[in-house]
Amino acid sequence: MKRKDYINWDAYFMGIALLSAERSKDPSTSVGACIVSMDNKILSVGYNGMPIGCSDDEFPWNREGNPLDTKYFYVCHAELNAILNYSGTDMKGAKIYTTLFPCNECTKAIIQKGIKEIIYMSDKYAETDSIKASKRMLDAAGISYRQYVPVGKDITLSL
Ligand SMILES: O=c1ccn([C@H]2C[C@H](O)[C@@H](COP(=O)(O)O)O2)c(=O)[nH]1
Ligand SMILES: [Zn+2]
Repeated sequence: MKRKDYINWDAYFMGIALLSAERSKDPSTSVGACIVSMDNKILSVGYNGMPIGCSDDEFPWNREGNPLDTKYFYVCHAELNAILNYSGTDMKGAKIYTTLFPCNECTKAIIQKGIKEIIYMSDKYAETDSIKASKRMLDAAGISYRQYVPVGKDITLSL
């Protein structure tokens, strides 16, 4: 008889997004994303990090101060990295699992690539203009978004 406590697709892909976030060097918000085809095949993953050639030991991780000395001008967002990491040609109709609701810039890229559904975990910046703009664009473009519903299963990885 088959195992009964296997995880569902949402838990599987959000789990991969969460594991990807563990690669992030951001000390305050690590983000992971996983892009999945219509038939539940993983197309790409990403996390927030400095662009290639921009050392994450040398570029700043600060949130405040002179804007040029904060991370915001430099860090490449998880969702954008997942899109850029994809080596295939077509992600039309795909879903993206992300640990943080995508900002307006990631949302533009998500829309332009033909992704049709966003499954997010945290929406901690819901009150910001960036996220309000994201939702406005997503609603206009007919892209659905829903918050991930935890299945209540703790998985410990001994790595
Ligand atoms: O769509 C998004 C929005 C943000 N991020 C990343 C960018 C930063 O590294 C953090 C946010 O840092 P805070 O200290 O919470 O402002 O999240 C992302 O990957 N995707
Ligand atoms: Zn973003």
